[in-house]
Amino acid sequence: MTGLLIKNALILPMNKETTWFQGDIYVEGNSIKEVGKELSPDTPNITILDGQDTVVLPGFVNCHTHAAMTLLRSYGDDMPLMVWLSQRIWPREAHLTEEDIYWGTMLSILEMIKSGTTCFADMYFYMDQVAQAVEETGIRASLSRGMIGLGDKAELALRESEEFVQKWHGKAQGRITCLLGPHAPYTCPPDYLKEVMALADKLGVGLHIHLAETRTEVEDIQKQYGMTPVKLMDSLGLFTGRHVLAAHCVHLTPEERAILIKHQVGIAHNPESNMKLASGVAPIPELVKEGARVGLGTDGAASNNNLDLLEEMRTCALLHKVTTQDPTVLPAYQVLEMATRNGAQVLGLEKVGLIAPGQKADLIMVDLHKPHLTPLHDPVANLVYAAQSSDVKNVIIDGKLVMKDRHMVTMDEERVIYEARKRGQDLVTRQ
Ligand SMILES: CSC[C@H]1O[C@@H](n2cnc3c(O)ncnc32)[C@H](O)[C@@H]1O
Ligand SMILES: [Zn+2]
Repeated sequence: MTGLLIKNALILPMNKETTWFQGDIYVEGNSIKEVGKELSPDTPNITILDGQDTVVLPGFVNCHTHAAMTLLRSYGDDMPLMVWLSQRIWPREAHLTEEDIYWGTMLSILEMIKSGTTCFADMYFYMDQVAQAVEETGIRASLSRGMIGLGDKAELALRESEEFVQKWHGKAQGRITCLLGPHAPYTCPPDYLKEVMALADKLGVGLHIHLAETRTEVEDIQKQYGMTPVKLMDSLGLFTGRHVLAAHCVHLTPEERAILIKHQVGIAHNPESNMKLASGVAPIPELVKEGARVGLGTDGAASNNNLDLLEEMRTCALLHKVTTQDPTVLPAYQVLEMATRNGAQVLGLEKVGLIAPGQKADLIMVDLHKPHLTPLHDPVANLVYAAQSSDVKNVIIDGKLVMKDRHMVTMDEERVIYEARKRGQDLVTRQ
């Protein structure tokens, strides 16, 4: 059994009862074994990490992204969603190869680990390559093969999704979980969604879908089906009896919020993507107050344009304060909960997101010896409002040290940047 001991760090357990305290964390195998003061386990070959001048917290959970879209970063900007997708993104995605997906995902994992993310929810294509990247790098992920229910690839998407779930659900020592990924109400008609739901139930997995992202989506679905997207999904029974991860949920009525809350739908809030595509502002303060399950996501790097959850937390807190003109809305601790324990809950991961015995050891150590983090009146406020990704010093996922003193342990950083740069350049000129 491998052992890892973090000594004398500031610990942020995220468990509501405790704020923060100075102490030690002992990790055995892939789980946290003990949290306390002056721990001295007698495990041979123990790795000791000096926690002096660092804060340890659960790793960030990115609840919605399209990892390999890193290859299309800054390829289409300053447009609304449907123009961006149909004129810039989808034509390029048609040229993606398995190798592109592998290296684009490796690049995204590199960026995520370096900014403190230990788990992500992905919806994209060629998911075997995504799963391979997850397995090799040691990160945790909830993976969905994106399904478009229109056109001649709709049935293929169902078959490939089934094969993907059978092959990868619970693999990589349990770090990979799978969901089915019907893309959105405007690309997956009701009859197709019924097939997806039946398949999800047969496989015993949940769903990951884009929902109520733009005003255009709401108007189009209303015109086509006489109902809003949330009501349409509810009328199909999509939320009933299965785990659903719904990305965006920007345009919701109070009644629709109640539907999502009643069914414990996990909501992935993507403030930066919503701001950049000018999709709107999701009613997060209302949802949180009413008891919704809300986590944070970046969306893909082509609409954000990075995968940095520290930045996303700050944006989230500031956005909702300014739109409500109320600085008490979404205080720092609540936003940090969204990025950690609530994000894990949104993905259905019960043993992730807290620092407590029995929890998976997904931990990050943030260097506090920085001018912009000094003084330390409130570590949580410093993390949400002042920290930068380069302050993340060490990253532990499933008990393994994957980044030490900012050096990647499981990845060849230079090779990933080289391969991804080459493929990104090639992708945008392919005919
Ligand atoms: C079918 S795989 C996923 C699919 O989703 C596209 N996508 C990326 N960002 C968004 C977004 O904000 N809303 C809707 N769809 C999005 C991505 O390009 C893939 O085609
Ligand atoms: Zn998305």
